[in-house]
Amino acid sequence: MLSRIAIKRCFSQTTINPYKVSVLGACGGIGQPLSLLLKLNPKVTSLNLYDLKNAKGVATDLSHIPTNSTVKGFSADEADGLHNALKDSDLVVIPAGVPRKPGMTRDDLFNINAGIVYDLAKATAEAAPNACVLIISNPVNSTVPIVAEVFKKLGKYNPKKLFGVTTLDSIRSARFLSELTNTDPTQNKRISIIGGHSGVTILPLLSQDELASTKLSKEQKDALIHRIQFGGDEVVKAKNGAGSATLSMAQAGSKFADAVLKGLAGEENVIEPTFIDSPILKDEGIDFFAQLVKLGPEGVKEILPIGNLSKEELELLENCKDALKKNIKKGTDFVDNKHL
Ligand SMILES: NC(=O)C1=CN([C@@H]2O[C@H](COP(=O)(O)OP(=O)(O)OC[C@H]3O[C@@H](n4cnc5c(N)ncnc54)[C@H](O)[C@@H]3O)[C@@H](O)[C@H]2O)C=CC1
Ligand SMILES: O=C([O-])CC(=O)C(=O)O
Repeated sequence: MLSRIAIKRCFSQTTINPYKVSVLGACGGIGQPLSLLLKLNPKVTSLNLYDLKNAKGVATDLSHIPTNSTVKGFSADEADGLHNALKDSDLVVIPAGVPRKPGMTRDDLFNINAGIVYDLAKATAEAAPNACVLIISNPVNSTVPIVAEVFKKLGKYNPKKLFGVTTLDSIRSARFLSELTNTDPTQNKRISIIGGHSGVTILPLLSQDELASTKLSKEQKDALIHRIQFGGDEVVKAKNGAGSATLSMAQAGSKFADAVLKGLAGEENVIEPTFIDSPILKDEGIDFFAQLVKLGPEGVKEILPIGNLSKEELELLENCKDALKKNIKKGTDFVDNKHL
């Protein structure tokens, strides 16, 4: 006969962990497919969708999918909609904001998206201060510092629980490398990418990848680095005014959210790249940096070393520092100039 405790232990090992996830900006190009993928994730048992409008419609649609989660929609026009969406969330994903059009840089989105992210960060710090917060809205190099500053001002900042989502750069690297080497993209390791999430601040470390470093010519390596750095522009150009990456981003966001939930659930060796509060270049005034982290029950469990860089990669790192520093400062200054 099994004791009650043994039965409970067996039960909890075989069942899913109940996590409550909120998506802010859930009805947009990224928000909808991302919410679909989260609805399919067995770790998510409660899914709250928030947007300026139409969140109830999208939520009702998703709620008919027979997976083990309830879906609720909350809109800006209902009293306390945002706070009710966020309340008690374990994980908050933020893809709210405008996307690029051809000819724009991510930094050109700052004027609109900074204010959107600021408001959502304030509400998150108030209603879900212990949640892991995943920032997708661009420019990530500035929006993550905005969220950090808001949380700091409200006395709720936990650097282990704030993540800029840079997963799309790393999934692109696996796909682009497979095209060059005629290999299976599902089997390739993703290339380690450090720095930030725009143009030259995206720094793929090809020298650390066996396939890339041994099979590619110098020209191919340079072309691959450029393609990873400007992969977003490829999509913006092809969509020709109708936005930027949404479906690949939804897959990337879902993958990263799943990794964070795995970490919260105590799974071992969950490693992903992300833009986080990192000590690595703090003495040079760069408070946030993208690199691999190990995820755990408290969010970031360990920030992993970036490893050895080739001479060319060290030069690229030098070149990206200025832009990264400016992007980060722009975000922190934005909040410093506001009265919370
Ligand atoms: N981190 C990354 O790798 C990537 C980031 N992005 C960024 O993600 C953001 C969203 O892109 P899309 O989904 O294509 O844009 P979209 O315009 O299709 O959707 C944005 C959604 O945000 C909502 N929204 C705007 N203000 C809001 C507020 N105050 N509260 C709640 N919701 C609000 C809109 O109503 C809309 O439904 C953009 O800033 C884009 O640059 C896009 C691709 C990759
Ligand atoms: O390029 C953009 O504006 C959207 C983005 O961040 C990406 O696709 O990497």
